[in-house]
Amino acid sequence: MAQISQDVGREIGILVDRKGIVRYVLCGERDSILIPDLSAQRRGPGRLKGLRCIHTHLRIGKGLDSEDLTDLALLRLDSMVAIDVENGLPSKIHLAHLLPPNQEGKKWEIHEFRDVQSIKIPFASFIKSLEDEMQHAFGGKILDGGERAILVHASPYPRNIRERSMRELELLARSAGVEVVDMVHQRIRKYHPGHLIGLGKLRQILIDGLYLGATLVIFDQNLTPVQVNKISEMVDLKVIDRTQLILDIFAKRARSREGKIQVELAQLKYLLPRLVGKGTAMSRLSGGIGGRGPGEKKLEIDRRRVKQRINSLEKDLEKIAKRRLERRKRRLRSGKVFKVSLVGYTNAGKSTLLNTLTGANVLSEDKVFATLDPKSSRFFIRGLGQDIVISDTVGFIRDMPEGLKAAFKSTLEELEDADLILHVVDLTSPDWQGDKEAVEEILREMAIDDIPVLTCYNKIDAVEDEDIRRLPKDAVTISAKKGYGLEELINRIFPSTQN
Ligand SMILES: Nc1nc2c(ncn2[C@@H]2O[C@H](COP(=O)(O)OP(=O)(O)OP(=O)(O)O)[C@@H](O)[C@H]2O)c(=O)[nH]1
Ligand SMILES: [Mg+2]
Repeated sequence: MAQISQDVGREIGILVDRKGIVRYVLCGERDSILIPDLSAQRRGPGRLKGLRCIHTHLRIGKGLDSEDLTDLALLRLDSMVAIDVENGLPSKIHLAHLLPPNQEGKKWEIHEFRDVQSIKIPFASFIKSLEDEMQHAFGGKILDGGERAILVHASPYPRNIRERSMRELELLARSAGVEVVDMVHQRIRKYHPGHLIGLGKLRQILIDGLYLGATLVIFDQNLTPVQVNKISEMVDLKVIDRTQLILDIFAKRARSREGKIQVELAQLKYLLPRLVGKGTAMSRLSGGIGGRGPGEKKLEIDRRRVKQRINSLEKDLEKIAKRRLERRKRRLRSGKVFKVSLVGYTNAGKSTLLNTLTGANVLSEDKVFATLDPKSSRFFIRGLGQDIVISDTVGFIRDMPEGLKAAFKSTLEELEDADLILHVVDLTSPDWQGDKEAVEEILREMAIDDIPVLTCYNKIDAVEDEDIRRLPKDAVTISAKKGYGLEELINRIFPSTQN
């Protein structure tokens, strides 16, 4: 390699697997070398790539440069080795490998050797024990197969807005069953067309995340197909954006046939513009977290087949919509259990309210709440001679991407059967009016305006009295957590059952 390098005046490199087989041969420039896209071979947290990069340096004395070390860390290579070339012969050797998490926060270790003969590392067993240590450091978290994510927000907005958005993304991530290992928000003036934020900063964020055992990076900003591809090539992490995360949550929650179709439709539409180029790009894009997307196998289909599938799903939806309309027309409300559906912005306290209400103690004896089916969050209220079923729903969020709205609404299909919609507003949210409007907007779009809505203002235990006084006089104010105002709430629900 030293000889060839000298002859062609370029850096030459090889990627070698653990069996010692050369998997790639690379030819670089005079002063740099480019590692090909290895994103198809991802090996998970605590695991290294199974490939070491050995390459020549014509400009000697520089040792391993920052590009070399960045590649080592971002691609999780087994090691990065540079051979100084002097007069066509190998001289000094530099070897770097990653480190398991440690107290000093040191990410890699560099060794130098006088010549090839003095390298005495039994490589296979060395890498094996390094990997074992890394897996041990992340404990059982790795073995349970869960995803660990770094969240990244980059925008020109002021700090408070960035932080709010970040918190919302964190809630979304948790709701998708993802553990958040790091969150970074960055103020930028302009979005970079290739990788959203500056390369230096991005690399730093990703290296830090990998060090913490991340398996996934989630961007709060929606990425273009180009950005997803570029960033995926750069780092040994799954790369997804906010839209994909939301799609994932919907995929998990959709129960009805319509809901499932809507979600698949939204996923395919999201995917279509991203199905360009080589095969590896497709598997990389395979619907988000933990394979709840359209699935690896289906992704091997081409654009034409995706379009066909979209068409057929859309036809199915039309049929379902027609049938549902008829069903609703025929629906008889009398004699049935009175149904209340909780809606509200995400984190408003819907589930807490449900739990508190079923805690029985808050109400007098004749209004006992009993769990009907805890799995589906349905509860049963016996009181005033009337049975009530209350159900929880998926939280609303702002800036719902257009393509997702239909999917989102279909996860709320049970609202259509509700006799009363109970809208929970979180008064501690910095922009609760905005949250409230976002929810009302979606409700309007759902064309269920014949169902009465009762709004209740939650978390009064955590806001100033002044804020409460500013609400309309007849507003229902509660604290789902402390149990304040629930009697009044129930009284306001019950009159609507007396018809
Ligand atoms: N201080 C205070 N906190 C509350 C109250 N009600 C709920 N919370 C808190 O608000 C957070 C969100 O509550 P959840 O009940 O999970 O909210 P949710 O509307 O079901 O949220 P999603 O299901 O994510 O849409 C939790 O940390 C609750 O403890 C309240 O009355 N007062
Ligand atoms: Mg909830």
